Amino acid sequence: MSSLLVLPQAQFFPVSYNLDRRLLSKNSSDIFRYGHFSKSLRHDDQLVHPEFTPKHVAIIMDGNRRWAKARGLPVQEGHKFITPNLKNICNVSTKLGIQVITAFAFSTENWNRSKEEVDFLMKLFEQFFEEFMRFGGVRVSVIGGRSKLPIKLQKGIELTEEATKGNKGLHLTMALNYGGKYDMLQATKSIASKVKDGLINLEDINNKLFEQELATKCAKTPDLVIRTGGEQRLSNFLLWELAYSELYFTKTLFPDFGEEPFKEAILSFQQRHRRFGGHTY
Ligand SMILES: CC(C)=CCC/C(C)=C/CC/C(C)=C/COP(=O)(O)OP(=O)(O)O
Repeated sequence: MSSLLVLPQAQFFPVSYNLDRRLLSKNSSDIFRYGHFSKSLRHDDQLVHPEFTPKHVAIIMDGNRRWAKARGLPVQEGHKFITPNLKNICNVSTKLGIQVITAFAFSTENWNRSKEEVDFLMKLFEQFFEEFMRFGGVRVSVIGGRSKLPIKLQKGIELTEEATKGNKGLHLTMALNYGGKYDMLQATKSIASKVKDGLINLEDINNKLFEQELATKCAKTPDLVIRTGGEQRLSNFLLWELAYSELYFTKTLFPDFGEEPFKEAILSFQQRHRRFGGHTY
């Protein structure tokens, strides 16, 4: 029979702990293995359990075009939410104790969109980096092939990375002209070339060495990946890094993805049961 205990500090964490699943452990890895929180939680700041907040959240920002079309607006109007919404997400993330956000802004395949849309996006990204150069102690960096980006944007990225590199707050990584397949191919080529030059042996190749060659270096892999806009696919995002990430798909379109839907995603994460291929309860 399942027994439920409401902890005494219920005013802060009105969470039902299921004793059968041994949720009383204070060890977060135990919680990830054994349990989740009640679905009935409201998502006020203090009710998103800080101890079990994802450290790294990746976001596929999809649905801008549909948002604009539904309102009879040019598609560009939907894209304009990138700066305010990412600022908002950074602010909420900082409050919740999330340390890294990786946002998918432009894929290696997105060059296939119309020239008009691509040009607009590149200009928008320029403005984005100008704004984030001095925003809330956030450290900003970029992954992806930047040599194909307009020179002015490349400069803006460099300046922003330089200006924010000492920031100790949240780390925001923008994936721009990024593709998971491309990244794994370039890692493979780099390793093959080192073997050929006798710098490493075939036997030295392992997960750790491969990860060093990826754009992210896998310093912290995403605990949670969110895709807005209703599609349920990864579209070539962080293919290696997401191996054990929790996936969260929401129909909310990116322009509507504010604080509340973001916290819903965090709460969903807190109800997951992560096993990393280990035993089940
Ligand atoms: C927030 C903002 C201004 C972002 C820029 C607009 C943009 C290009 C968003 C796409 C983000 C992305 C790479 C989603 C993957 O879907 P996909 O559409 O590349 O792939 P799919 O065809 O599989 O859906």
